[in-house]
Amino acid sequence: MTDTAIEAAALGKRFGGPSRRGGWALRDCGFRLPAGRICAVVGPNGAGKSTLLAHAAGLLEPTEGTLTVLGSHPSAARERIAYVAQDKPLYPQLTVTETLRLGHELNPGRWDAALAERIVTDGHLDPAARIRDLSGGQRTRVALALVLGKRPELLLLDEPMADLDPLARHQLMGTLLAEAAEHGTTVVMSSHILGELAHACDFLLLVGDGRIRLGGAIDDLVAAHRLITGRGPLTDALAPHTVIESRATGRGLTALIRPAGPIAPGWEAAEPSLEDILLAHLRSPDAPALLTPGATARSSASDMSAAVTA
Ligand SMILES: Nc1ncnc2c1ncn2[C@@H]1O[C@H](COP(=O)(O)OP(=O)(O)OP(=O)(O)O)[C@@H](O)[C@H]1O
Repeated sequence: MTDTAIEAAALGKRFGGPSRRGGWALRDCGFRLPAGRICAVVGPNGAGKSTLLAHAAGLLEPTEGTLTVLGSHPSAARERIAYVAQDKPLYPQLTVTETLRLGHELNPGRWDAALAERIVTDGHLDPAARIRDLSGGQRTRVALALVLGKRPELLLLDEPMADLDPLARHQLMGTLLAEAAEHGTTVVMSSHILGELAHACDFLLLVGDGRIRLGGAIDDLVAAHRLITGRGPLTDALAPHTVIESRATGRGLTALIRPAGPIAPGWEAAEPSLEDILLAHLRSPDAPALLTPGATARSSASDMSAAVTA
């Protein structure tokens, strides 16, 4: 069993057709996601989050570089991976019961029928209802029942909670996290709901313009930043540090920095929240990337392609 859920080296994906990045949806992405983490994939619209998840699910092949999942090429790990795409494709003509039966048939030996049925029952879904007659949020519940019932080692969820009402979101997130904790499942979920991620996730990948801008355990990323506030001369306060964003506020100036030495006297330094860090990076797309040592790929693209083809 590998201690790495996903590892990418120099990963690039180019789609045909005109685009603002010369057709590159992802470019030069390198990172490592340790197994057992709950990882948030965050970034602006069009950043490359879905493309990254689809590579991990084995649905897209890289144009350059490599990506391994649970130590193998994603296609070799398919039985151990479950993936819910953003549009949550299901068979519209099947009923809820028939959909779960299909899940059972497709996953012999690992299907957790009790769990899948509980997720559907908790949403008060009529087992005889056809998928096409369900609401978007109800379909999401069935899709989550299917992937959790599979008991995957790696669960890839592309904006899983977007169309759920707040109560359903809270309840399903609770079920998801409890199952992941019990079975050591690695979960990767993209989301735009920053507040939700801070509670649920312990690892972060921030994708921007097709590149990994931040990667690491959330505790390590928080520890690498400081929110400083003060009124003194700007140059003294900010000089040695990497400044992600600085803004004038009622109290003088507030800046999110990556400290490179002591903070200047007279300036207050506080621990930023995950939301502070994400918003500052989203507002400052040119800030330098940061990958913590735990999130740095251990292998080069050539090592990984040799391992995958061996
Ligand atoms: N099948 C495709 N063919 C052509 N271009 C694509 C395709 N899929 C994605 N792209 C392009 O790749 C880039 C990244 O798209 P992707 O869907 O991965 O972004 P995202 O971060 O998931 O966005 P969102 O938050 O809006 O879901 C975009 O510029 C998009 O237009």
